[in-house]
Amino acid sequence: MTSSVLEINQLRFAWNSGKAADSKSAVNPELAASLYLLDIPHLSLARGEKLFLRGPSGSGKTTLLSLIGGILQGYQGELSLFGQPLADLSPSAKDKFRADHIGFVFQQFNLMPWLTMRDNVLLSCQFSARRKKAAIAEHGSISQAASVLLTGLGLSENLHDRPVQQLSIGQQQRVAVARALIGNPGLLIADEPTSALDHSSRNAFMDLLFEQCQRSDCALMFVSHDPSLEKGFDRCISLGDINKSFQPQREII
Ligand SMILES: Nc1ncnc2c1ncn2[C@@H]1O[C@H](COP(=O)(O)OP(=O)(O)OP(=O)(O)O)[C@@H](O)[C@H]1O
Repeated sequence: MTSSVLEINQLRFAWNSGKAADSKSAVNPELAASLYLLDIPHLSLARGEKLFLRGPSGSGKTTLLSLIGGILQGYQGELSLFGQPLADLSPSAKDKFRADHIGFVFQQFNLMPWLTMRDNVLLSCQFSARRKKAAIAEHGSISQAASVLLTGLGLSENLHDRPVQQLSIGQQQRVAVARALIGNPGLLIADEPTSALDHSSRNAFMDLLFEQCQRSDCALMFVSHDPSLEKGFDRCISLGDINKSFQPQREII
């Protein structure tokens, strides 16, 4: 199996004007470049690597993560995960591939408020037989795998069967990480996951995130505005360094 988690080559994406950008590129390559939100000659991520990606608001960080996650279509160029070109997968195969290989932690966590901590974590195993199998192989049962992760993230056993709507923001954040990591997905994508935390909770959260990724040899693609979080990453890059269409003050494309 390839040791590369992510391979991007000559990736181009425009939200509304992809066709306009294409037609103008033949006539005026510079104008075309300004119409694309993303024009990335190359980006890769190795197995277990921790990458910090920063960039100003509106520069396209979330768009890039959505492309990598196979949530957005309509790009040009090569985008492969674990050696698999995403363009070769049907929509349903892409959904399965995403559930099997990628864990997401979003700004708003996207937890099911009425479900317990444990049941939120187990959702990942409902969507992926591969991750369910991996969790059982490692811990004997998916419930035990969820308990081990939640406890490892500092959430004591007596909380595991409590609905997440009764939890603090910091506790919910850790549930989101456990849900993303159960069954060893290989890539964790985190989009501004610390935005709701205070300074000391943020540091503790980052330590736990690194520890959990290391334990499961999971690559981490972490997006944030906040350069104070860069410590501990293997590589820190700005979207402006890799995106030829980067415009710091970009508004609507
Ligand atoms: N669904 C959409 N349709 C059209 N344009 C969009 C859509 N989503 C985002 N955009 C535009 O794409 C650009 C980049 O947005 P994106 O959310 O990727 O930036 P970001 O760097 O993640 O910003 P932030 O740090 O504020 O979350 C913005 O100009 C935004 O208006």
